[in-house]
Amino acid sequence: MAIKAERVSVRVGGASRPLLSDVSCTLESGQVTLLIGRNGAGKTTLLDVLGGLATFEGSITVDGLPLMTEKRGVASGLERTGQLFQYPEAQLFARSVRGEFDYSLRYLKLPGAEAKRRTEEAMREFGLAPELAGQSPLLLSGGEKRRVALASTVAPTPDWLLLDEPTAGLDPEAAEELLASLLRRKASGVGLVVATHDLDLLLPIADRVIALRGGRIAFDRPAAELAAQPELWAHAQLGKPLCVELTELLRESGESAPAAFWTPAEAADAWAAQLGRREAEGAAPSADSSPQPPEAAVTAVPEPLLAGNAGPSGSDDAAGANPSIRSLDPRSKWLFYMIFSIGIFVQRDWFGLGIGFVLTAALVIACRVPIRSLTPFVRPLLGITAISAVVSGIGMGGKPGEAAGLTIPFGNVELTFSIVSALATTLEFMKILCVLVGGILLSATTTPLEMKRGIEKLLMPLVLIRFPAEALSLAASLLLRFVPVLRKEAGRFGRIAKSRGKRVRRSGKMRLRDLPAMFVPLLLSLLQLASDLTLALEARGYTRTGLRRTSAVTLRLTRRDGATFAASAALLAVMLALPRLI
Ligand SMILES: Nc1ncnc2c1ncn2[C@@H]1O[C@H](COP(=O)(O)OP(=O)(O)OP(=O)(O)O)[C@@H](O)[C@H]1O
Repeated sequence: MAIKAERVSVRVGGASRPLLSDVSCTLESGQVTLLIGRNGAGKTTLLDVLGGLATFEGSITVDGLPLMTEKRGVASGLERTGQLFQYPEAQLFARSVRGEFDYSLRYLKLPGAEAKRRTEEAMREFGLAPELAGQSPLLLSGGEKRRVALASTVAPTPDWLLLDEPTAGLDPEAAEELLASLLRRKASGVGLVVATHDLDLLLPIADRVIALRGGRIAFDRPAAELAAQPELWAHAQLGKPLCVELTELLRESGESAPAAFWTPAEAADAWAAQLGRREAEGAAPSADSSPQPPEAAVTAVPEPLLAGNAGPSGSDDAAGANPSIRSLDPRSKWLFYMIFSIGIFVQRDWFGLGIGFVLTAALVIACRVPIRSLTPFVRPLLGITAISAVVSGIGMGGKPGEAAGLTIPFGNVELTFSIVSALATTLEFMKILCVLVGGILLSATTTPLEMKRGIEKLLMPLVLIRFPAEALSLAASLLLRFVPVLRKEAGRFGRIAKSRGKRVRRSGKMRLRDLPAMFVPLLLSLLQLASDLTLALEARGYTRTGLRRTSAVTLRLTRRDGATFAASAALLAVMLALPRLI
């Protein structure tokens, strides 16, 4: 039984290099395989790929079954794996700890008593007191959340466990218990793939070590071989872990080399034994002859592991957008957007809308915003448009003189469908679509702070007529901030549904029936955001009116902004003239 990855690559828009390039490896069941590498090396990405959470090129089979076809996971492949996410907050969502277990076990369709037994057993194994079962996972401590995430991952007893930083946040006792639990599972034939920086704890139990460097495999060796090849650590740009240093020092001082790595406790025993032997031989250990305490090792280990991230900066859409448009003054972008929206809404026919479409497409190209960031908004709107068009076209009894219409006998009544009405509705919705795309482009090329400052400055002259410019711009920016939160939560739940619910949907998608379960965590997350915002507003004195505040963003108009103002004026003239020209 094995997971076989062949020439796996992962590419995402906005990243300067593939997150994984041509990764091929075979992971055996009944073994502990460590994924190691510096921050940003690609460990989490590889785990996501193995867990069916990220789309990839190449092929992956889990125990001979394909993990994915095209962009969808295959349930039989997904059900063999259980994945622990890097951060427990990203994995937990239910109203209670018990609810987390119910959700993870649901796909197995177990009888209630069996599900209860597995829940209690897993909670016991990970040191979770029974009274925690009714508590909200969001209110637990960091280490407790990690334990709940671990316990609910192992409860369905998958054949493969994909664990991302499983020891992070655990106290030493809990970490030891985790090791014991991993070894028990390994003995029962479960395959364990563990991404970790905690090498001192996990190297001694590893069978295989795969080191990643910049999304590629730097080395893939049996752990026992690594002990004899210390140069490999440098090749993977990693500092030697303490257990490796200790093993080397002891070997240099004449101790017989261990087959793999000693744990720090085993190494300490070996040191004690060696010192005891020397004392018995009557030779006081001299500074020259005795092995030096591994001070260097202590400082050498964490530093390279904690060194800066060499990878791409992230997936923020604004990061990949056209820098010349990003650097424009937000006032000119707002003005252009307002004029663009007015220009679209004044169109009365398909010709004018066609021009609007061309303009919108040109803006998408010019802004270099990836199409995938538009689709989550555009697709639902197209659906709503189709439904609205159909509904608006349906009528009872024919309209005399209507050229394009369908009449469908329906019992005693005659249903009619007016294509003219349907098209008129479609036209109105298509205008909204163009304006929506324009808004997405604006927010993808402008930071929220710049947007707020831009609209505030633009509306400032209206203060003279007592227009609440500041309040309006603040409200607009707050609204804009809630959109990314909603998107993030939707993406998070899409991952949970796939990884834990084994729902074979594309990443980021969810079933309607899963929505109620998401509602409470989403609401909590929004309330948290609202509370943070209230504090920030109070701290900045927004509760008192008439104060002058310093701004985080200083705006400066350039010649290019002048050109944008001119383009906006020309656009307004053309768009207003268009309906009269036809
Ligand atoms: N959706 C994304 N868009 C763009 N870049 C991404 C995306 N997801 C991850 N990356 C980048 O891919 C690289 C690999 O990330 P990954 O999380 O796999 O690293 P890692 O080895 O797990 O790091 P760490 O040890 O810090 O957890 C990082 O540089 C990260 O910025």
